[in-house]
Amino acid sequence: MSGDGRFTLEDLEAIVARRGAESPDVSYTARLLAGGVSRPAKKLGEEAVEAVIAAVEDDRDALVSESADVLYHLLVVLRVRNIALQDVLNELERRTAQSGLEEKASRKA
Ligand SMILES: N=c1c2ncn([C@@H]3O[C@H](COP(=O)(O)OP(=O)(O)OP(=O)(O)O)[C@@H](O)[C@H]3O)c2ncn1[C@@H]1O[C@H](COP(=O)(O)O)[C@@H](O)[C@H]1O
Repeated sequence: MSGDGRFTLEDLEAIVARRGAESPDVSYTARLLAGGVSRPAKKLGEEAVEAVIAAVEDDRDALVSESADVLYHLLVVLRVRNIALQDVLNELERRTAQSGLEEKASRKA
């Protein structure tokens, strides 16, 4: 938990690491991690599509639920590829130095 008691993505990252070390018989996370990147990556794609559909259909409950699925499966994929959530946050922080439109323009140059 964060200092103010709220559940964070860092908490979920720690759960994924902990449960991933369990037997695939008792943990969905361990089952996902056991087979390499293909299965969790496929699930991530499926959940992302379901989130997109929920957004387009303006289904709030579904969008909250599918977003949770996306974030969980993304953390599993990052775990398989040995990438810490902090690495992603560092990249997001680096991007705060310029606007998205500026970055887009710099890529075209
Ligand atoms: N946040 C999640 C989480 N979100 C989604 N899921 C699972 O992701 C799957 C979503 O896939 P679908 O909706 O397509 O359901 P499905 O058809 O059963 O999935 P598949 O059989 O195709 O994989 C479901 O089985 C969900 O239970 C999650 N499984 C685990 N967690 C977290 O991980 C913790 C540890 O879980 P275990 O590893 O199972 O102990 C849990 O306490 C949670 O905190």
